Amino acid sequence: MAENENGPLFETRPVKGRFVFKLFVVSVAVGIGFICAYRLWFLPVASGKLHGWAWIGLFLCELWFSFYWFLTVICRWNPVYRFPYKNRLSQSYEKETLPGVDIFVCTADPSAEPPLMVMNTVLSVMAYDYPPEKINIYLSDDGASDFTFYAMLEASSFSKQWLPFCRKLKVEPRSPEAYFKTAIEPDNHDPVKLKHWLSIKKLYEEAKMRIETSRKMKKIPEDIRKQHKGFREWDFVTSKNDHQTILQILIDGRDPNAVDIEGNVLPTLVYLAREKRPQYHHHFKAGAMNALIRVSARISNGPIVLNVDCDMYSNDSDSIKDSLCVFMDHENGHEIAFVQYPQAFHNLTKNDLYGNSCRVFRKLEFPGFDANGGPCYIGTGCFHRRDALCGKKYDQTCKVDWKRLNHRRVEESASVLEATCKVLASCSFEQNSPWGKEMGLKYGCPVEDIISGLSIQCRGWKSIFLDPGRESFLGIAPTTLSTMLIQHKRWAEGHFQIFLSRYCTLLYGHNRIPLQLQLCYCLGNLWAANCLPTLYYVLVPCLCLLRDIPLFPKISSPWVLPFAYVSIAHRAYSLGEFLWCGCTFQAWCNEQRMWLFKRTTSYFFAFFDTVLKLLGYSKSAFVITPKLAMLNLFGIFGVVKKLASGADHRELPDRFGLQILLCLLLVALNWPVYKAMFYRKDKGRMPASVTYKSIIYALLVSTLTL
Ligand SMILES: O=c1ccn([C@@H]2O[C@H](COP(=O)(O)OP(=O)(O)O[C@H]3O[C@H](CO)[C@@H](O)[C@H](O)[C@H]3O)[C@@H](O)[C@H]2O)c(=O)[nH]1
Ligand SMILES: [Mn+2]
Repeated sequence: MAENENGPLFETRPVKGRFVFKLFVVSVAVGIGFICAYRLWFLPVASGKLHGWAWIGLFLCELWFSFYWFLTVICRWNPVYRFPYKNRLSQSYEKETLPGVDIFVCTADPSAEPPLMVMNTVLSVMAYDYPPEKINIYLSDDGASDFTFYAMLEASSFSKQWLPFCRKLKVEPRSPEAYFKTAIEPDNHDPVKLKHWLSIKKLYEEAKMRIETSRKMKKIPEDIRKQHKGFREWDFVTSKNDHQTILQILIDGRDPNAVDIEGNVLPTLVYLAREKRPQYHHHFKAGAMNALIRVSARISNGPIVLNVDCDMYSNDSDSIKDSLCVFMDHENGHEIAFVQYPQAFHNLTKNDLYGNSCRVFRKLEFPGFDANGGPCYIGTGCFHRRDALCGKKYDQTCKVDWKRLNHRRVEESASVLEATCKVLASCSFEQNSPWGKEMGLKYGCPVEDIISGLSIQCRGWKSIFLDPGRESFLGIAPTTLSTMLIQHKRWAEGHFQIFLSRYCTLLYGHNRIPLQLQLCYCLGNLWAANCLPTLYYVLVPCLCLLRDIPLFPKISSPWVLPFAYVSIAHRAYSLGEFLWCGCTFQAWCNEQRMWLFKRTTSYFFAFFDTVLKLLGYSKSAFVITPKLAMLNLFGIFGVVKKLASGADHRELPDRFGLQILLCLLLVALNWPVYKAMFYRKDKGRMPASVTYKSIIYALLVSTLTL
């Protein structure tokens, strides 16, 4: 088949209903204008210093919120969705021209990331609907665990059955665990099929059993250790932070004997635990990725690189083809450095208690980034062009001849490759080299993905966000409040660090990426900075309520209207957006609560840790306590007390209406916290010591201000 020019390989369509959105934006902007006018006009110059300062502080917060809201508007202005056409890909390119794809899976800790889960992720990416001789999988094991190595060995033998099974039955998803959890047995009209199905299921269960028992016994049985020479490497491993490079090619796709039960070629599978020594910094995931980039370049050198976290299995066997539609598009493909898929999770509770679903990111913010110049790289579910990842600048010569790219063939045997590649993953290899700076992923930032993606874009490349209906990758979201808050602390800290560094998008991105994209990046980079105005808004109006200082217009004054309109419209819009993205009302309420928790804890600690580090002080500890929640409750008690004492009965609700409402709202948001403190008896109960401490703290603050 000759190259056929029947249209682009992917299409771009704007999100509908943007006119209404723009109208809404204008109305809120007018409301904000009125609020500013009120703040300036009624500045309480005569009624005491404290009142004046509280007022100015509140005004500054409102200015900040308006600016941040403006950023969210920029991000939502013109979102676009992309639609790849897989069938046109096969019409435009012969099978031989399709590029090789190197798939990097990262794991770091066999107890937090069980080997069985890693095996499932690896099997799901081995089973992509793509010529298997063009797929190469590299597992990076920063935990240097022989259990993980053993799980890879099981994966390599089970794949011989699993891949033909997936092809024949068009299995979806292709992670065996996820598939067998939900799949229904085929009915017995077709006994051959049923028998096949049951036998595969049994094989999987057996492999799972072996892996799990070896974990339980904390030892890999001797007869299994004899099966592969690779296990002998662990004789030299002292700890996960002090060992030589372990590199084992478990399946060599070029080997004529490496075939599945139907005689088809198998994808190459490589296990790598890069060298670790206490005297060298290993740079976490970025270090692992850079070692993988170098090793894979020697072994298979696929022009396309897919990166997934080990907890994120492929849920759609067509993703490689979908993303190639972007890279190989005749018009625009050559300028695309990476194709990012959304993060989605398979372990969310119905109403998403901890606000992890990321659906608004997925449906609006990423498409908004995309329209403004390209999504950021979020570390998983991302297809890269190898050259761009390695530091190449974009220019017109980047138009590749895919046919020529596939010409190169490695001649050395697997054992020679194993021996010669080890040095590429050694600690000293990167010394005095551009790796971690101009080449590969950048070091030194807790969100290595964001900063690396940004610098790729600043080298002139574009990126694309793909979300073709079905979730392409499914991972595991944090399952407790504290892990969620800690994860967000790390993210907020990394982002804020970028903002305060020379990579601040507004400076570094200037003249390199569009202004809208710089502002989109600020949305995340300034997460941490939100904590101060939020804390102020949560605390000061409640405290002022206890001290009889009014900070908002009277309920009977017309000035209350802009305040009411902006706050109600803003929240109503957020609810509408949430429902439009397919979430429930309850999930929105949970998200609001998490939003407050994140801003007053994770972002707060992230903010101070970043600033302290910048000033050269060491780390502070991360503690989360529900003190603030108590303060809001006290504010309300104060009001009730005043009402009860009967002094200025009628005037109080009018003068302090908005402040009381704000406090009530915060109390409502914090409801589950009070429940955990005073009411719950199960294991979700707050420890008594925490409860007492926060009561004392809140009492102290409120009496000090009285
Ligand atoms: O020394 C390390 C530490 C971590 N990892 C791997 O990195 C991935 C992400 O780590 P995790 O602890 O799960 O962090 P998350 O906060 O869940 O990760 C999100 O945020 C990270 C930082 O932005 C991104 O790198 C991830 O892709 C993204 O899923 C996992 O596969 C780990 O196995 C390593 O390979 N080596
Ligand atoms: Mn993770």
